[in-house]
Amino acid sequence: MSLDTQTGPTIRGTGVVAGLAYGVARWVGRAEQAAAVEPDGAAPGGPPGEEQLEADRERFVTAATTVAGRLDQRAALATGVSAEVLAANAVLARDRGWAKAVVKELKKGLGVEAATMAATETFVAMFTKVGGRQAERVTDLRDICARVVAELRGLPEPGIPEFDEPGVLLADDLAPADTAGLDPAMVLGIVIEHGGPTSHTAIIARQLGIPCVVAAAGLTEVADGSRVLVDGGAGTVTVDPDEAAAQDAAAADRRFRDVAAGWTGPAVLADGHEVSLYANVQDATGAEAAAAGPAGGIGLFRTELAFLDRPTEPSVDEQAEMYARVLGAFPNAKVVTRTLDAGSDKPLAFAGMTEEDNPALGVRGIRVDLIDRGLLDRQLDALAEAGRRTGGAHSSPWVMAPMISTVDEARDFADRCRTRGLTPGIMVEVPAVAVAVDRFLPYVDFLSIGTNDLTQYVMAADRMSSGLAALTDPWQPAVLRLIRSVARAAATVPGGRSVPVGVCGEAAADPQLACVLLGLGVSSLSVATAALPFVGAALGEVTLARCRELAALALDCDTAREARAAVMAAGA
Ligand SMILES: C=C(OP(=O)(O)O)C(=O)O
Repeated sequence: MSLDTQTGPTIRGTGVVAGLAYGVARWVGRAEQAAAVEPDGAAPGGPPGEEQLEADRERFVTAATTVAGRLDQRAALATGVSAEVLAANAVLARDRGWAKAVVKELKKGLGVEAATMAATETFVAMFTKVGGRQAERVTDLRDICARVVAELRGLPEPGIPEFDEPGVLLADDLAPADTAGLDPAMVLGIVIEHGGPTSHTAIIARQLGIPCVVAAAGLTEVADGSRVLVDGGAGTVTVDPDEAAAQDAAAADRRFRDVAAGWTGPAVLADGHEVSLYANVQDATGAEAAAAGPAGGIGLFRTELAFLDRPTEPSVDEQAEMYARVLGAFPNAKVVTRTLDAGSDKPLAFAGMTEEDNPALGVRGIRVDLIDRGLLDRQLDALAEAGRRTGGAHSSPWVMAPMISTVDEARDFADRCRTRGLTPGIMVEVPAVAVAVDRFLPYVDFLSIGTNDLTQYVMAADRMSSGLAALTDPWQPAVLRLIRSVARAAATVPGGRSVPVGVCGEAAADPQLACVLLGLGVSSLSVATAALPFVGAALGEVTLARCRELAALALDCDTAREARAAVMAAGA
C-alpha cells in the first residue's frame, strides 16, 4: 500500500514484507553490542601454560553451553521457522569446531574473549567466501559470539530493547535469535541497514507478518526516538511524516492486511473479470513455493539471480535441469523465463563484463551479446531442452530478453527463439522501446514492462540511490503515460493481432498502483510471492471500470505524489 504522508526525508531499501507501520523508532542496543565485542587483547604473560589453557577452554565451553541452553529454551517456546532458527543457532553455539578454533587462538596468547572473537572471525571469513545463504549466516555467528562474550563478562545478553509502546525496530543487522522472539503486537515494523531478502530477519518477519525493509542504506542517520513510517511494499522509511495521515494510513493498512491474510486466489475483479496474477521468482525453490500458493503462473523468472554466486557458466544440461523444475512447478500455467539480465547491480562473474564507469548504461542484459553471443544461445538451448523435459506441458516456453533498446535486437532475439521453438517476448524498460513500441510489436509475441528500470531510465535517476527515491517512483506521470501508450499500441497491432502486455516490476506489487495498471490496459501483473495476497485482495474490491477511472485520475496529475494521493483519496 502506498500513501501520501511524506514531509521528512525518505530512506530506500528493499521491501521484503508488505505493509505499513508507523511508530517511534527504536534502535537495537548498538552500544551494548559494541561493548560486548570489545577485544580483550593478548592474555598477560604470553601463551598460557597447560593449566591456564584448560581453565580458559573450560570458561569458553561453559559460556557457550549456557548460551546454547538459553537458545534451546527460546526455541521450545517458539514455533515454525523461528523455532528452527533458534535451534540451529543453539547447535552452532555447541559446535566443536568453534571450540577447537578458540583453543587455537588461546594458544597464541589471546585472552578468552579475544580468542572467542578471533575464532568466530575465522568462520565468518569462511562463510563469506562461500557466499549466498551461507554468507547470510554470518549474522548468526556474530550474534552467538556477542552472547558468549557477554556471558564471559557476566553482562546481560545483548539484544532487543524493551518497548514501552508499540514501535519500529531499527538495526544495523538483526540477530536471528532476537527476531525469533519478537512480539508483533509491540514491534510494528522492522528496518535493517544490511541483510538481504533471504536473510533470517526477512524470513522471520514474513512469518510474523511484520512489515519489513532490508538493505536500507543510510538508516544510521535516523535517530532513536524519531517517528518513522515504514512501507514494506515500497521498501521505504519516511522520517517524521505527517502524523495524522501516517496514523490513518497505517490503520487502514492493518485492516487491509487482515483481508489479505484470508485471500487464497484466484485473482478476480469485483465484476468477475479474471486477472492474470503471476509470481516473480529466482530459482526452482521459489517457483515451487509460488506453486503452493495462489500464483496463477510465473510472470518473471530472473535467471541471473539463480546463478549470481557462480564463478563459471553453468552447463546447458544444468541450466535445463533448473529451468525444467521451474516450468514443472506450473504444468498448466504460463511461465515466463527472462534471459540473463547480467550487469549493473547484478554482476555475473561468467558473463565476461569489464568494469565500466556507468554500468546501468553499459553492457547489461541483451547487450552481453556484444561480448559473448554464445552465452544467450546456450541459455536458449537449455530452455528449449527444459521445455522438452516437461513432457509436453510447456511445448513452446515463453522467454523474454531484458534491456532491449533497438528493433534489430528484438528481431534477432525473436529469430533465435523461434528457431528453437520458443515463444519470444521483450521487456519494455528502455524508453526507446516504449516510445516506438509499434515498430517492435510485429516481431514479438508478448511484452513485459519492467517498471523498475523503465522508471530509472525515464527519470534519469539511479534506482539504487536512496536520495533519489522520490524520482524513481513508478507513480511518476511520465511513466504512467508510457505504460498507457505501450498497452494501447499492443492492443491493436495491424493485422488484427493483439500482443499481451504484463508488468513485472515492483509497481505491480503496490495494490493501488496494480489497479491503475489494469486501468491503463495492462493484461497481467507479476509480483513477489509475498505480495500476491495484497494485490489479489485489492483487485477483488474494484471493477475494471473503476480501474479505468483510477487510471484516468492518476494520469491527470502533475506529480507522483499527486497521482498517488488522488488514487488514495478516491478510496482505492
Ligand atoms: C523487473 C525488472 O527487472 P529487475 O530484475 O532489473 O528489477 C524491472 O526493471 O522492473
